[in-house]
Amino acid sequence: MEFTYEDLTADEYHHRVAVYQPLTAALRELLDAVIRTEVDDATVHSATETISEVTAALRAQQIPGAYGVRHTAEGRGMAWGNAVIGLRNAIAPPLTVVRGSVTDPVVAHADVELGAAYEGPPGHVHGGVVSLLFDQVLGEAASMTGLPSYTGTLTIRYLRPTPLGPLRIEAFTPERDGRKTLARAAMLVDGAVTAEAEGLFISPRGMTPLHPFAGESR
Ligand SMILES: CCCCCCCC/C=C\CCCCCCCC(=O)SCCNC(=O)CCNC(=O)[C@H](O)C(C)(C)COP(=O)(O)OP(=O)(O)OC[C@H]1O[C@@H](n2cnc3c(N)ncnc32)[C@H](O)[C@@H]1OP(=O)(O)O
Repeated sequence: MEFTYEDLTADEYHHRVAVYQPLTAALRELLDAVIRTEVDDATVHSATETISEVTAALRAQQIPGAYGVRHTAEGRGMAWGNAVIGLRNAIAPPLTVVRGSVTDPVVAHADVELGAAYEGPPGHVHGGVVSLLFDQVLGEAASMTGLPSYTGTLTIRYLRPTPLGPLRIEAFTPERDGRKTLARAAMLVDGAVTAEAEGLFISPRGMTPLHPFAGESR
């Protein structure tokens, strides 16, 4: 599992953000519109054709596989295909994880608004999506020292259904022991906890430390 170095100037990085962020935002709108539309069949057929044309245009030049986890010389993370935070991934809500310091009581948090695309129980967030969001925030909190850490175990306690709409995740790292970090998190809606998570995150043997994380993920 190798990270990819992208030789980009800050200007080139910002240019790419400016190009791709609106594309992904437009696709997220499309996902929501497809779920909620009530237009007639002819309009749906015509939309299907238009979407196929757009897909063909974008496929004219493609990389062979997944995007990878890239970073620039300045230490900017470009996990743009990531399922939770990916700037170029419309499946990602996207979540922006705000990282503080490893000594803060809440080491990382994220505010996000989940719409119709994340539904499980009627009007509520899918349990797998709850787990997905926790996995990312806990993983980033555990990796904040600069040593990337991956999920060894993850336990979720679903206390009550989480309604679709705005929610917050707060993560803590109560114990660090060499390559192992115990991480905990809470999901909050209007200040009330709907789910709790605990996981052991492990940095694989021989992993090279990256630039210590601070600020926001992307
Ligand atoms: C310059 C800036 C650049 C920025 C670029 C961006 C970088 C972003 C980087 C970072 C962000 C991170 C974002 C997180 C993403 C979300 C999280 C995920 O989705 S992660 C995917 C799902 N998880 C996996 O796929 C793991 C698969 N498993 C493995 O790879 C290995 O099993 C691994 C690493 C977990 C352990 O492998 P070993 O070979 O290191 O393990 P051994 O040396 O045998 O054990 C070490 C200690 O850990 C315990 N251990 C091992 N596996 C365990 C497990 N599964 N559960 C509990 N304990 C375990 C062992 O008992 C041992 O403990 P004792 O030292 O004896 O006390």
